[in-house]
Amino acid sequence: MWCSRTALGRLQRIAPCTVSGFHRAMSMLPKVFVTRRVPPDGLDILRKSGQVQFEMWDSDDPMPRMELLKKVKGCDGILCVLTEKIDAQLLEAAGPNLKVVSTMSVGFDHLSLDELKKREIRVGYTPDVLTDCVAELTVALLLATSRRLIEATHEAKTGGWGTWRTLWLCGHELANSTVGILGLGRIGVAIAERLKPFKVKKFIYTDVTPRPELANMIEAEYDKLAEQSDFLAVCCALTPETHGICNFNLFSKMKKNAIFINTSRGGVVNQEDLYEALSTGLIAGAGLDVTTPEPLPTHHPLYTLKNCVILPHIASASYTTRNAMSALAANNLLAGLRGEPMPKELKL
Ligand SMILES: O=C(O)C(=O)CO
Repeated sequence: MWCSRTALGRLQRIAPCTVSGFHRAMSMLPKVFVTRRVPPDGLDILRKSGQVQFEMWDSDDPMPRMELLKKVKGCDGILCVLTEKIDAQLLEAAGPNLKVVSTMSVGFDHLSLDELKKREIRVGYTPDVLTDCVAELTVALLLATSRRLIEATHEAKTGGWGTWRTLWLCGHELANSTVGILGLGRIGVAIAERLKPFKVKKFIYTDVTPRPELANMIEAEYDKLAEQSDFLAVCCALTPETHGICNFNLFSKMKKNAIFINTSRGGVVNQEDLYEALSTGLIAGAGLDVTTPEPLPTHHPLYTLKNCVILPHIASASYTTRNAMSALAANNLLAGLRGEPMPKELKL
């Protein structure tokens, strides 16, 4: 009943169109462009709404920027993912009809908020629905890094596994440790809740200001992270203020046994400084789900370090969560276009 493919083969044009009289009515509907193939739950919501006509870049890979700039022209709404830069150039290309940008992500560092605000374009994003999934992956990455799981499986597979040795592949345990959270929000709390049963002794955190309500949930103290943390998990958003804050200054104050974990954004870390800290033993290990750039080129020096575990930005990658994110992004978009409060709107 819908979906005609263009010559490019990657664009789906989607609008109900069985009855010819509908055609004209459909062309009156708000136009939406979806910048990437998104999970089915979100697509179903858009389709079934009957509220919009939409076209989608039907691929797992990003569309060429020039193509994107052409496609957004005249749109009322855009549903995007975190790799699309929504900046002045794109907003100019879209033109004055654009009312809503809905991103299928909790992070919004790819959006030029000033430019959106200036044009009174409303913004939806997808917090909460990914909290459990991201916290779960953060714990997995922390354990993989601290207990050296990637190194260990490599040794087992490649003949490095000799006799049982007393200090071979020893790592650092969570029991009796102090866990520091840099940027205490929903995700930081969810990570701490999951780590508590591992007998963590103390949770500490820093943020722009103390956040007693959240901190009370996990009995965390507002304290200096670098000096005290045995494990330091970065959970803050990437903003001009947090850009590069995990740098030599921080690493040089950390304990030699400390494990650094980042599942927020690569931009908060100065990667040259991290390399230095890891390769000279300033800290014991790092687990990164996010890097700059993404993908991190395969020749990057961080890959050469045994004490650095790098994942390809998969913290929210479960079927349930990605579908929930696409559904929330679709609902934000539709509510915004109706002029109603969005389920999750970013205050600009
Ligand atoms: O939603 C986000 O911002 C992500 O990074 C997805 O994991």
